[in-house]
Amino acid sequence: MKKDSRIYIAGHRGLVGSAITNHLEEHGFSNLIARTSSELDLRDTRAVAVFFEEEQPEYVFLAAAKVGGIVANNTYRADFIHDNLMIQNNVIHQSYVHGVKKLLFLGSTCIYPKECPQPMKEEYLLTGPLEYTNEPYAIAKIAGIKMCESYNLQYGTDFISVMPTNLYGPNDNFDLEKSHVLPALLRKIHLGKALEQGDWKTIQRDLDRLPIEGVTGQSPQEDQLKMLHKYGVLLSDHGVQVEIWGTGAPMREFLWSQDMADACVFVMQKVDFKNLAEENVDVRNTHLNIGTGQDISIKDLALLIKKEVGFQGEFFFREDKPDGTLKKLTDVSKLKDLGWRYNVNLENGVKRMYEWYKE
Ligand SMILES: NC(=O)C1=CN([C@@H]2O[C@H](COP(=O)(O)OP(=O)(O)OC[C@H]3O[C@@H](n4cnc5c(N)ncnc54)[C@H](OP(=O)(O)O)[C@@H]3O)[C@@H](O)[C@H]2O)C=CC1
Ligand SMILES: C[C@H]1O[C@H](OP(=O)(O)OP(=O)(O)OC[C@H]2O[C@@H](n3cnc4c(=O)[nH]c(N)nc43)[C@H](O)[C@@H]2O)[C@@H](O)[C@@H](O)C1=O
Repeated sequence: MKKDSRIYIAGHRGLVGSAITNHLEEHGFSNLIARTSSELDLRDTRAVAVFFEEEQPEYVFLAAAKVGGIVANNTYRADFIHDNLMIQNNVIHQSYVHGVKKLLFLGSTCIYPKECPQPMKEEYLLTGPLEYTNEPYAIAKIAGIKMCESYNLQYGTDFISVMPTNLYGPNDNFDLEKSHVLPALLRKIHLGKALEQGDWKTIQRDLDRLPIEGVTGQSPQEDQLKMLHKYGVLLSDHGVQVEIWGTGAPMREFLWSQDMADACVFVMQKVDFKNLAEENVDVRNTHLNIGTGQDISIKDLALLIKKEVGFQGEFFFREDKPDGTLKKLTDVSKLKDLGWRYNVNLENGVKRMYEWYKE
């Protein structure tokens, strides 16, 4: 990629897309192309074709998708498979039609089997049944990997798929029903601390970030307690309690979003399908895991966030909510062999994320 290459970041406002956009701008790439979903709905085949005709991007970061946590995946199953297949099919196909030099497709480590040997290597794809709660999303992502691979083999394109582990950082999704675990716990523990300090101003400011159903404004504190209760932040007679979904036993790996952006630009610049083939690299796996190679239990994650936020209260476990896959640690040796490793560890990342969140 040259500094004036025409680079399209699909999903530029999202957690990953915004981090990639910032990274490219900071490194002097001056010809970035972006559209919001209201300007260009990537599920609309005709509109995507017209966009590519007009903009003629040379490089594409496909970071637009329908994304959510375990409960969102399990609730909106049809939307997760439909929207993601439509978005991927349109962007990958039009990238081929319009001769895009290279496309980077973002999948997810949920593509691996529920009982996958750990750590999960790229070649373990399709070797066993998937975790049911996010199977529609995972099937869509696997289809995206196979689409890139098939276009590379039939049409000689250079479309690479990367499989990120769980990500977190600025511009994350903090909707407590639909988000992933880290932003959800950060927000709930932040609200728990404000509640134990009687800091209603902080609570109101925070709840304003999400539409507040049923809050009349007549008796704000009572309304706020109602809302907090709904979001799993409770005032009980032995202090404030914050809910953790599931048992707290599952292990998860977390990569800071700006590290993820660095990895995406690294792969886009350093790795291409053709040179992998020439180096006799096993090119059937046209995907690369991106992660830290370290994981933590959900319970220990909550304790780490509790310490950073300064919350004194307790946790309680909602075992009626799903645990999902118990462990999904990525094997990152392929990416390490190519010369990339992450920078920001979880403790540092949570600290930075909380500083960003509470400003
Ligand atoms: N977050 C995570 O933990 C992980 C994410 N990933 C993958 O990384 C990629 C980025 O995820 P993340 O940044 O977290 O997602 P976000 O939800 O933060 O951002 C998704 C982006 O996709 C755009 N988008 C969604 N639907 C459409 C549509 N129909 N038309 C156009 N744009 C659309 C949104 O645009 P707008 O803002 O304009 O509405 C938004 O900017 C995804 O492919 C995801 O599967 C993989 C593993 C983990
Ligand atoms: C990136 C990845 O993300 C998703 O998979 P997931 O990692 O299982 O999702 P999650 O982050 O929502 O949960 C991780 C664990 O955390 C527990 N948990 C506790 N308390 C809360 C909580 O308050 N919110 C949430 N969301 N989870 C909680 C929760 O019960 C589970 O055990 C899929 O999109 C998948 O397709 C995918 O790609």
